[in-house]
Amino acid sequence: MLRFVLLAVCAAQELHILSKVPETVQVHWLPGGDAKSHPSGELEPAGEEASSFIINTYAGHSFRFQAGTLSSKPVTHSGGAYDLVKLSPGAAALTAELVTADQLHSLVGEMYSHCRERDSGYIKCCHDFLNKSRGIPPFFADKYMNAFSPHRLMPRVAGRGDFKDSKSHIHNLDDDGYGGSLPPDEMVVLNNMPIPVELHWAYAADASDLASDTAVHDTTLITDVGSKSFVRITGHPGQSFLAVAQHTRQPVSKTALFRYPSELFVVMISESSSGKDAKPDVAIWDQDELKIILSEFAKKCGDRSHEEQSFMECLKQTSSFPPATRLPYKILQALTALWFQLLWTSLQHWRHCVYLPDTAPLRHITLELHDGSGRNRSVKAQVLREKPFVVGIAGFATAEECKELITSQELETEDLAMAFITGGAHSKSRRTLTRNLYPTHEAPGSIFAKLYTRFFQAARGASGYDLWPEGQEPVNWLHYKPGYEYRPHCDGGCGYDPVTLGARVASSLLYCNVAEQGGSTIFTKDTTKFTPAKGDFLFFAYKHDPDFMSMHAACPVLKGVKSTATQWYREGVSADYTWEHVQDLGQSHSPEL
Ligand SMILES: O=C(O)CCC(=O)C(=O)O
Ligand SMILES: [Fe+2]
Repeated sequence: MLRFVLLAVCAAQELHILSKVPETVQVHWLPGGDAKSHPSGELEPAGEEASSFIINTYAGHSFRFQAGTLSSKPVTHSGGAYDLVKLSPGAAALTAELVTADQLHSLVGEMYSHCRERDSGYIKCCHDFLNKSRGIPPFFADKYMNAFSPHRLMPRVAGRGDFKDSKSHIHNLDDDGYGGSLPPDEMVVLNNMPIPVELHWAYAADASDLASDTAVHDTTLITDVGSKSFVRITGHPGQSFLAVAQHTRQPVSKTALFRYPSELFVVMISESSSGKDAKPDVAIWDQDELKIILSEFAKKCGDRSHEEQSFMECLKQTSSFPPATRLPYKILQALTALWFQLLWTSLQHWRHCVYLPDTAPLRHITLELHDGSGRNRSVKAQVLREKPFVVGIAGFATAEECKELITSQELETEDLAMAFITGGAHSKSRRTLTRNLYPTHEAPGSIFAKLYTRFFQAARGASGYDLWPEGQEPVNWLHYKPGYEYRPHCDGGCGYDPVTLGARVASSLLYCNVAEQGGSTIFTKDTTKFTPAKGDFLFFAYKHDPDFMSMHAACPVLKGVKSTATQWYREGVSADYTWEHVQDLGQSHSPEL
């Protein structure tokens, strides 16, 4: 409910559809993968001109198109302001070509380079360019020219500083609402060369071809970066940048070109080890890589992690970014301490995730669970905390059952979308790939239906709450890559005693892939910690939780990947009064709000 309503009140993205199909095309929204579809509109048959249609939608939403018996593959909105789908008829299926907002953005950059020298006929040149290259009609072209115009997208300098001043604030620490800090959406360019560097925006660079440097058509100078100093740049995802070392004035093909993926991103430019005239060395870290590197350094200081000052001293001494060891010591220390705090929420969070052991069970309980072949089996569950209740069940599902779930629901990574919040920005606290799974669309004997029944059996057995499948929220599948995490949050009525009827009262997680390192689930108000094995299940209740004890987090994955299926449980919902009828937005203390 929470996330659904949240999306529903936020600004939508548009999906533009152009059809060359000479028949009526039905548009189907696929809220639950291909298993369930809602009709969302109809395109007229194309005549001489393509027919067009606009859908207001949200990042990560998928659609399929149908003309008579011909159907297309699903396409998923990328999250930018506008995505374009081009439909054409094929022999056995409709072809749906997705041109994402990122690609439209590059195209407008190329258009601008092509047309900007014209004194007259500039707009006609732009329209012709977009029409000839991608068949875009003028009314869509105007939207793209406006939204993606180089002027509007010019990256900005958000701050600067110099290596001597180790106290200079590279970033401000933003509070995440729970006393932790969130990394900013910024690129930091550190110039470790003995000479200044020019930083250019390569707005017409083809982002898919950065390796060759030849894709750069046009650049605009953003700023100079003095020797031994840095700039912070606020840019847009997908933009390309060019660093030109000034003394040699290397031709463009010899300088460093890189792409800003979004979020915290660090670029370090150093003199090449093969001599002054060679192309500078460029080291790049995105926030996931930095988070993992910093944790490796921090492990050497784990036994001091109960005491902030002593730990930070140790961390500063032990850290050595391999290509950055030529950085002045002071700035290296300052950066390490700052990035550690930004990327690890807090020292306490790192300690809980990486250094503290799992919680030993307080006692065991026995639960009766369906074994999938019509019988019940008794399973032993570990009680990890009494109040509010946390219980773990080892081997809840077999590896085969997990595999079957992933295959049958098409949960291979490439079919998932990044978790989004307002306006298509990635949610910072929830850094995962995600998709909702709808058990009501399942045949009774399917693996998902079996596991779903088992979830509720376990939840009732463990909590004694009145929890039944009818009217509940969909299952939320989460996939974590290295560095991904879900920062401290409450799923529902944290701080209530008790929650109102119909609100979430408990959650469970089935872990179908587990990280080789990291990826534990922790409860942040005490030291409760569960590091899962494949097929394990964790259930926790929060109907009575005045002290926020059910606040929890998925620790960053440090190695490997992790996938979980989350069920949020509500009491008092039914087929007639579903979770969608419950207005409980105000009950949440989630940072997502
Ligand atoms: O993946 C995890 O460990 C936690 C997931 C979670 O907190 C959620 O889905 O609400
Ligand atoms: Fe959660």
